[in-house]
Amino acid sequence: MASYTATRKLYTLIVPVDSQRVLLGYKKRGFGEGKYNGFGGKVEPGETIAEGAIRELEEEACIKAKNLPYHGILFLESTADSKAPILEIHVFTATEWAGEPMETEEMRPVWFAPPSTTHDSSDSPAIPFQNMWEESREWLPLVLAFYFPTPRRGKIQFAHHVTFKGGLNPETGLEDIWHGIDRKFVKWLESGRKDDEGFPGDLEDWTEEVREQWIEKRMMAFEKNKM
Ligand SMILES: CNc1ncnc2c1ncn2[C@@H]1O[C@H](COP(=O)(O)OP(=O)(O)OP(=O)(O)O)[C@@H](O)[C@H]1O
Repeated sequence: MASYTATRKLYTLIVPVDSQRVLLGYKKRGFGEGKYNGFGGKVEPGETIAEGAIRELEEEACIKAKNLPYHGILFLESTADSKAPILEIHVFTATEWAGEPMETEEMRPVWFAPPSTTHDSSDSPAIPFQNMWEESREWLPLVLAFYFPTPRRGKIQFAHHVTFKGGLNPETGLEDIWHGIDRKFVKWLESGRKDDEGFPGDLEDWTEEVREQWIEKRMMAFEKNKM
């Protein structure tokens, strides 16, 4: 079996929520500068994905997550640059933490009203999807629908495999390889149980081996579609 050799970057992303609001960060520098997003970054050698997620949230927003519901994976490719890495981003929410969100050198935390809120019933502004990564429009509302208007039991998880062809970045007016959705595969699981395509419902089931196999399967599915 051909194995997929492009560089892969392992990232985390946490979206903190309280009973009425969603915390996003305005990225002040580096990758994604000028956009709102959850908090996260690269997983460092020697740490687990969950450890990386907690560390990045603390570094970027000064809060320490006390829980970390797992929601799944964003698996992002861009055909606009053959040398672009593949982004493997593991997504969490947090509903409990220690400390108060504070601005850091990298991020400015801002509270937003979830999409289900009517304008008049919230003091917070609506989530600025136009200033976020393009594919956030797809997965973030569905994750938030699990909490708002009323929290549901159980788990909601997804696998989201998107290929970008490059497109105009609305913040800069320049071409960006991570814009312009070309193809997408979206899978939702409400139970958090492993499914027949091998998508594991829980973070601890994403062993190195399972990740390799699942990703290889995804890559092959997209390759097949091309023909
Ligand atoms: C293309 N579509 C995307 N959609 C949603 N989220 C995206 C994303 N692309 C990157 N992300 C997130 O953006 C952060 C980058 O983090 P980034 O600052 O580069 O990492 P880290 O803090 O380790 O970097 P340095 O240490 O400064 O190199 C990290 O949370 C990662 O999950």
